[in-house]
Amino acid sequence: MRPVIGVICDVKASGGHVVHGVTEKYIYAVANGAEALPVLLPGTVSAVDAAMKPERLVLDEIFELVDGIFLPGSPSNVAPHLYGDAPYEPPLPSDPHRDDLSIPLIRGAIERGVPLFGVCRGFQEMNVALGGSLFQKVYEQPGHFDHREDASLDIAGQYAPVHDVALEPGGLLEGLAGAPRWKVNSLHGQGINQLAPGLTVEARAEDGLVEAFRVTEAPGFTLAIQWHPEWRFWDDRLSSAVFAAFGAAARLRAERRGGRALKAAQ
Ligand SMILES: N[C@@H](CCC(=O)NCCCC(=O)O)C(=O)O
Repeated sequence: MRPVIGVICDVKASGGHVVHGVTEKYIYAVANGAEALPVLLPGTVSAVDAAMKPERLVLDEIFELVDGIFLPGSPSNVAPHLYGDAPYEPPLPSDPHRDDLSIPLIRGAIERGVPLFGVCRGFQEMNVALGGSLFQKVYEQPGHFDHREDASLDIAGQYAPVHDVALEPGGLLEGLAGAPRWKVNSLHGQGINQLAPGLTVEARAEDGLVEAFRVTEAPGFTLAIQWHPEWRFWDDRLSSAVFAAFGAAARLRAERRGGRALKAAQ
């Protein structure tokens, strides 16, 4: 039986309503790359109707249900006040209702030894949740490249590999890749400024920007990647290996706690 992986939703306004959703490529990679059952986790329910009271999922209930947590990428940014920075004027795109759940969810997963995997925004929110900070505009930082996609290209062009990362010797990614370098795609305006305490760098871009890390003392799989391994993961050996390793960690947790929580509840 497949392990259950919770996938955190973006919270967006659409046509006068509020929508909690995840881009399909992430759901597909969890289902087929990690071979898990994806379960979408809504962010905080906002008061779109004055009669509704804000409501957030309860962490203990989530961790009874899931064997792993996946944090997908998103065009939105982690709120700067969460790492002690002031917002830009006009403000950059944000998603406070996702932040409301993702930050405690990340800390809760690590405390409980639940496998955790973050991509792009998920990578950035893991660093912030653990006490690190972000550059709000990497492309304005002296000495750094512009890591944003070329918006004039079609989607396949935007997600094509564009730069190398150096994989840390002895790290998880170097072991999975069986190589010291890998060519990756790049679609982010923000990036790590201060790396949070307790994280070990797994990969760096040629300008020195941290592109992947793991939580050093975490008992299980706890990885974050700035690029997009979910994009056509089956075409890339390292992307396939990363999702397979995440799924294997979630499966191990499911076995250790006696099978799928959904089945036990029947
Ligand atoms: N807003 C942040 C996060 C970048 C990110 O997650 N991009 C993904 C966009 C669409 C997707 O493929 O899901 C930044 O710009 O740094």
